Amino acid sequence: MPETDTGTAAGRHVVVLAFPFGTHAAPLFSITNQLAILSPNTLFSFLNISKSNKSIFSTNSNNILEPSIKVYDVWDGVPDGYQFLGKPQEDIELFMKAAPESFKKGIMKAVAETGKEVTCLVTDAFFWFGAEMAEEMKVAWMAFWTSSPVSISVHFYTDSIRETFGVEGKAGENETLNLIPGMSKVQIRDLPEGITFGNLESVFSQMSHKMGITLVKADTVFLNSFEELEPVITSDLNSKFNKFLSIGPFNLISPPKPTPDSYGCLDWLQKQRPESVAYISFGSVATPPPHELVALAEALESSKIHFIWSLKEHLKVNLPNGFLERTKLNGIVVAWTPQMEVLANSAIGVFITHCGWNSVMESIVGGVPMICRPFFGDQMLNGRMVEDVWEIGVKVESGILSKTGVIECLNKIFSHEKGKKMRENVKALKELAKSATGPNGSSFKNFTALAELVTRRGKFQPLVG
Ligand SMILES: O=c1ccn([C@@H]2O[C@H](COP(=O)(O)OP(=O)(O)O[C@H]3O[C@H](CO)[C@@H](O)[C@H](O)[C@H]3O)[C@@H](O)[C@H]2O)c(=O)[nH]1
Repeated sequence: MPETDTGTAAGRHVVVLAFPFGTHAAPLFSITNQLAILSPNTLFSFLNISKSNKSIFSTNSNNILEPSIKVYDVWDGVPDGYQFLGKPQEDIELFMKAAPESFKKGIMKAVAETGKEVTCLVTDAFFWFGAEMAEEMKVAWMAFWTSSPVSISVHFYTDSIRETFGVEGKAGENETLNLIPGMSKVQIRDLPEGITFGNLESVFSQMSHKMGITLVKADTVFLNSFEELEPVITSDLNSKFNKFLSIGPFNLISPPKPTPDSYGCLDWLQKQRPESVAYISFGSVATPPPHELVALAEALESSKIHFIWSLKEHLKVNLPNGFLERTKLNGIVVAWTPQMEVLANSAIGVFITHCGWNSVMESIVGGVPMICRPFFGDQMLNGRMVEDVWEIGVKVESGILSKTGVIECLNKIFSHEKGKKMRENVKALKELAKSATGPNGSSFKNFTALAELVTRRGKFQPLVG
């Protein structure tokens, strides 16, 4: 076994463990990259399953790999010859069962290959076992939460919520979570499934519950948000966790290289009027059922709004007959867009979204109001904040996409006084986000602190003016 050293600057070795599903691993990789840029004398090992690593580093991606980062593939937990039974979240369940052991093996390999003992452990917050691992290795545990402050707060308070409201429909679904600081507008119905309703034994429910209990042991919990967005929740979590650092919006704190625009979305947007186009995307996991795709298509066609729709190729068969041909002068339907650049383009007037956290942050950075159709997990919570707390968007009626419902929302955004107010509100948040990530802004300072905590070196330079 190669010799290892721990004390010297050159001996620093930060191990990063990624959760390979949804949009978790890619943002953690961007942060790792940014930390590596700031600390040239520290080695980073990024551990993730092969499939997710491949997608992060695909030829199409804009990810650059700093020379001080080594990427390792760990086992995905799927035994050889395993026949999938088609259970929901089966791949996640298999992965999580194997994760503590596969990551341990991965860490041993990284230590052996680099000759450097681990000096800090950074993990997706879902990995509650990070606390034990870090304790064994006698290093700090830094936990990265990929979603919003409101959702981590809900996981932190799960036991209190269950005690107060009971489980399985004991509380009315429109009762509000007054007991939690900053959540007076949040209702029971907005909670992710597996807290008071749904399958409390599911892999996600168990994982999130354990995480909520264990995160107090983390040296630092950090996330993609900025303090000014949710000051009450932030201040509450500051008092609960050892350190709670909002370091976002990521796309301002660590601006990525432009994503390849394979379908010419940005050129198309150049020809559109300011704030006139609807951008539609439901992220990387959620898929609206076929009848909702039809309803949305009918609403777009009938309202004559110009649009860019990010829709996976195999889902196009669900669109109404002749829709693509009839609307080709008004819109484009493409399999993938450079979303951050699209939302930052002045032609975009509204974002029809599932309220995944990255999308919400990118919409705020673009100063674009939202029409929300949340599906699962944190998305209802995020949608509630968008509509009722920040007042920068509107949820579709009854929570599903209907032709009249979407048209009504479009009218609200584009023609009503309320829509004008939402646009002003989101632009004000955009300015707050810019200040937070600018010199001496809260996120700027927090990222500097994170870089110092993880690597104990490096000065963070402002990236936005
Ligand atoms: O055509 C597209 C579509 C999406 N994106 C990007 O994909 C990401 C999507 O992320 P997000 O909005 O967070 O949605 P999901 O991929 O669905 O994210 C999962 O992970 C999030 C973070 O934990 C949760 O908030 C969501 O509920 C969960 O579904 C964003 O960065 C987008 O910019 C593109 O670049 N082009």
